[in-house]
Amino acid sequence: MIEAGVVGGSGYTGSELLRIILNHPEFELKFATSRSYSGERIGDILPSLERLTDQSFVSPSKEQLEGDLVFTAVPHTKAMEYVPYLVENCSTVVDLSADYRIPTREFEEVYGAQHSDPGRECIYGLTELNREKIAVSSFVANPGCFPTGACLSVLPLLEEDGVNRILFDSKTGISGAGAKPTESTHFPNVQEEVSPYNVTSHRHLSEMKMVVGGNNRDVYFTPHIIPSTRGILTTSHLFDVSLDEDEVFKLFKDYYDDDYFVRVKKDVPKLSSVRGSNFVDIGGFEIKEGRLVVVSAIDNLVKGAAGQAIQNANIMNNLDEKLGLDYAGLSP
Ligand SMILES: NC(=O)C1=CN([C@@H]2O[C@H](COP(=O)(O)OP(=O)(O)OC[C@H]3O[C@@H](n4cnc5c(N)ncnc54)[C@H](OP(=O)(O)O)[C@@H]3O)[C@@H](O)[C@H]2O)C=CC1
Ligand SMILES: CC(=O)N[C@@H](CCC(=O)OP(=O)(O)O)C(=O)O
Repeated sequence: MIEAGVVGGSGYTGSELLRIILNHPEFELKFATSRSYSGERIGDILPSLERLTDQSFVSPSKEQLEGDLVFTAVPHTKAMEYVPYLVENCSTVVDLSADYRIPTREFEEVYGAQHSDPGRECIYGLTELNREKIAVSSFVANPGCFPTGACLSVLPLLEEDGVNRILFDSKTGISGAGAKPTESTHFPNVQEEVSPYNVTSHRHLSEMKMVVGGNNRDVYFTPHIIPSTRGILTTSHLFDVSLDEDEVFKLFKDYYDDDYFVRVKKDVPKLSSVRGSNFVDIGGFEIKEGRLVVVSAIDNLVKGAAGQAIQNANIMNNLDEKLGLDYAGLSP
């Protein structure tokens, strides 16, 4: 068995990691940290995990951080406090924060913070894009939730003529904001609303540009919060596309032929089909007057975070990438 630890185990992505690890046939939970709940039983703090483990949260002090495989699921700018030690002392590390996803200088600009571990070598963990590199890496930076759904909805098109402008319009559930409530996630402020935010300058835009913005392609992104707990639905608009709808559909089918977790269908995807699962559903594929519309749906906490992190960890450990993840979403 591979001993797996989670730094930041009491948060939304951390508890999702625990849910998956505790059902994983090859991983065994070694530790989960929480500063607030150190010493308290995991099942008391996260009642959904009662019976699955008798372990308690530990503090994130170095002597506790032992394991073959460690996930960091702490806020951005905090993972860099743990990663150098973990990479030195554990065989494989997957960071769910933004700290290592984009080049250091860009990170400092976008996140407005100085990086204490600049230039560390790592692989960007968009599994379907970088599977071979992930397989030989010991440190992976798991992608952001929005970039995961958005980039997967256009990857097959990047070599095609005319794909010079891409607009991602995303609707996200509130768990994307983490477990701590804020003014913008307070129930009366989100219920029966659709609220755009950071409409031209969300920090995930730089990550999207890094993945799909080659060849001076223009990339635009506007996120909206919707009154839903999980899920991100992204409507991607591509302009000046010269293919027809059947050609686009075939391109996607062929591109993702070997990618178990990507389901390509002509229907427009639904959040309820992916909720709680590691699948990304991609569909739509309508073209009018040169504008192609592709829609993707993911669960932000699974394919957008913990699920993809486990998928990457499986690959890094030479395991079938489906292990611990091969189940349907909670539909309806
Ligand atoms: N929510 C989402 O949909 C997604 C989130 N992410 C990223 O994953 C990371 C975690 O997000 P999320 O789970 O939503 O966040 P939460 O706020 O829900 O959880 C944060 C966790 O980190 C711990 N923590 C906070 N500060 C520190 C610190 N300085 N040192 C050690 N532990 C700390 C918290 O516990 P305690 O304070 O008790 O120690 C808690 O367990 C973030 O970087 C986020 O950007 C990525 C993709 C999607
Ligand atoms: C609803 C909400 O607030 N969503 C978050 C999602 C980002 C996130 O989780 O951050 P990383 O994926 O970069 O770690 C946001 O827009 O900032």
